[in-house]
Amino acid sequence: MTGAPRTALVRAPGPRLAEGLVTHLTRAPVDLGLARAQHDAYVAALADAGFAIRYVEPADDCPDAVFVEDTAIVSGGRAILASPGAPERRPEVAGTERALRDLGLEIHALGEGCTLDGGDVLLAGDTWYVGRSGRTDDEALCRFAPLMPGRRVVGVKVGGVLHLKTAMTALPDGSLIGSPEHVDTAGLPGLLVAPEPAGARVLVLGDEQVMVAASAPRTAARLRADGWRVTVLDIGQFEALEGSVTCLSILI
Ligand SMILES: CN(C)C(=N)NCCC[C@H](N)C(=O)O
Repeated sequence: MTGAPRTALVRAPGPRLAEGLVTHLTRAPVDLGLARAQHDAYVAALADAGFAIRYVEPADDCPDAVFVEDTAIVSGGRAILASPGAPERRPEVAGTERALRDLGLEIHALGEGCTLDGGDVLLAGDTWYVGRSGRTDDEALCRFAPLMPGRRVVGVKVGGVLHLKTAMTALPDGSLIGSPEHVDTAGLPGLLVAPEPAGARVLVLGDEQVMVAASAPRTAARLRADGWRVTVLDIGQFEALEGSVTCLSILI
């Protein structure tokens, strides 16, 4: 990446993390100490990749607050606050809003009567892909488009997983990688099929660098063979709660 250092918003795992929502997985125990260590390593990897780290204030009553990606969508100096599809996650948004205001971003809200999670919103090249999932509805998709003008917005039906970005993400060149069994590929320009489910979840760290979870070793190998610099990180405690490498930050 060139130019001014980018900022990564993160939120430390709270004391109730193990109570986080699980929708499509069988609940497994979460070790809070290990989760904290994995989160520290994640933050260190972002710092190594050149991001200035900024912690969003804690929201300790909200078990899922560490998945800060779901609370806002940021691009080009403006931020859209999410309207979380899970009611218990709605109080998480206020702290993110304060952090975004402190950074001087222009803040927009979707308004009442619709739901949208940040995990359903993917920017790839000049297109916004918005997941039509259990958490994000079509009304939000309609309201999103005028708030982020200048780019195409494409709705993508998501099935059997939590969010669009559980099933599909983008590489630094804007090409898509994912699991075709969980997204309607009809409106997509193409999709590199990830060799394993966790390989659908890639975080872009720079023009040539990505992060993938340690649970996706074949994807890491494939991406390296394709010429990308790949950072691999164990985030198993967050994966147990249907989290992934994208969910733990908002990259600005
Ligand atoms: C791309 N993904 C998956 C996310 N952005 N968020 C994961 C949130 C997980 C949380 N337990 C929940 O159910 O809300």
